Amino acid sequence: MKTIDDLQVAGQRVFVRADLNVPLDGTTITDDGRIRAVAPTIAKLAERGAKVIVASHLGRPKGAPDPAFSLAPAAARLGELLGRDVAFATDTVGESARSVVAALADGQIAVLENLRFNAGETSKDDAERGAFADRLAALADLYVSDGFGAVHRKHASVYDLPARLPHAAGDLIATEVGVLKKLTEDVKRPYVVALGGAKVSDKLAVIDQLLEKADRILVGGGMAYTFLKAKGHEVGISLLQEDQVPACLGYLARAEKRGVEFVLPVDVLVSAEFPDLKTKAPADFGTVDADKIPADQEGLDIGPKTRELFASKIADAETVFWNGPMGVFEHPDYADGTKAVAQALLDSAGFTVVGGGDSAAAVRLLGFDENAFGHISTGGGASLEYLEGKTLPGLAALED
Ligand SMILES: Nc1ncnc2c1ncn2[C@@H]1O[C@H](COP(=O)(O)OP(=O)(O)O)[C@@H](O)[C@H]1O
Ligand SMILES: O=C(OP(=O)(O)O)[C@H](O)COP(=O)(O)O
Repeated sequence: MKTIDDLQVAGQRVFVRADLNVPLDGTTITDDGRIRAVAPTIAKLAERGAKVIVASHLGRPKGAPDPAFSLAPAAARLGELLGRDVAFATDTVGESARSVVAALADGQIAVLENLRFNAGETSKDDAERGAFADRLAALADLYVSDGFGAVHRKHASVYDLPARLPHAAGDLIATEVGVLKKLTEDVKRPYVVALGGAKVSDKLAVIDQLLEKADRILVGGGMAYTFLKAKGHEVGISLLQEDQVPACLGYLARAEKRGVEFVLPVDVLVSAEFPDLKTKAPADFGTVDADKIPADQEGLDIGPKTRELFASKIADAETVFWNGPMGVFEHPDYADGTKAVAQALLDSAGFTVVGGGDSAAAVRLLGFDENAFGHISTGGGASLEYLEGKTLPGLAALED
């Protein structure tokens, strides 16, 4: 894989595919970790005289403009972090993008509007994705991939665009891959993987391969309920991936056969209502055993017994990889599970990796020192798929 040091960038229009998918409260960025992670690459390219065009997705808009998912706040924050003007195009490949890019002088920076405002970005149809990649390619001379959090996506800006332009990996990708590579090649055991979060359908599938690699798998957060359902328990209105129930049963059976410890919550915090994340008004919740979730309630965090159980399973680990908050940590009443797992990582003497936009944000927002962890990865799904041993489309596209 080439790095940006292999590119002659002075005077060139350099397209940087970043992952600026940051958590927002309205237009306020609640954690800017992903912007800080890619800022050095952007600064380096600008210092070397490139005309830097930064592009990213934010959230999951439906292939059309949606102001709630605008990248304008991220562009403004990037400008603050770099201490310089950053232009913003109000579209991705249209009139605004063309004129903003045309106006860039050497060393200047522009951010394009959300890539996913265009259906071609995420299309499963090669021709539709390719047509969008052609329009992106017309804006630039060179391509730098530094959106590690999205390299597992076969999307136009991640997979198709590097085939159309001379390309290289940015510094963030180089660092991320360097750390994760060590985890696949020389993992110290016991190796514990803790999973949670809300992207249940995406991430359940990684368990298949992790069963071949990890010694213990702990599952909390929104991921847990499909397993609890598979064990025959009522999960009420909790997050559930019904079509994955048979697969989960298979994972549990294979774990037993292989001697992999598979640890599910034994108690959960439940409520009839999803909490108000804006006002953070006190929630009306109860604690129940994991096999006694009332039919009209949903599980929103792991309970106290599970916090202790998970911590005990992490305590003697030599390697821990954690992706996905254990509960709806954005509300203080449902943050204790995530706090307990973060603390357990800090208390273990092993090498600890936290991966994922929300997991990394949770660690910082809950007051932990991010430097106390072995590595904080900007990608959750991306790092999990890398650890699975999968070929990631956005990394494969950078090979020559
Ligand atoms: N039991 C739960 N029910 C609903 N959402 C949950 C639950 N537990 C965690 N979450 C949510 O999961 C989200 C993060 O999930 P995800 O995007 O998969 O993590 P990451 O970005 O770290 O990969 C958080 O917004 C959190 O509120
Ligand atoms: O937030 C992200 O991934 P993550 O939640 O797995 O860390 C990336 O920005 C990818 O976003 P996507 O899962 O909507 O493709």
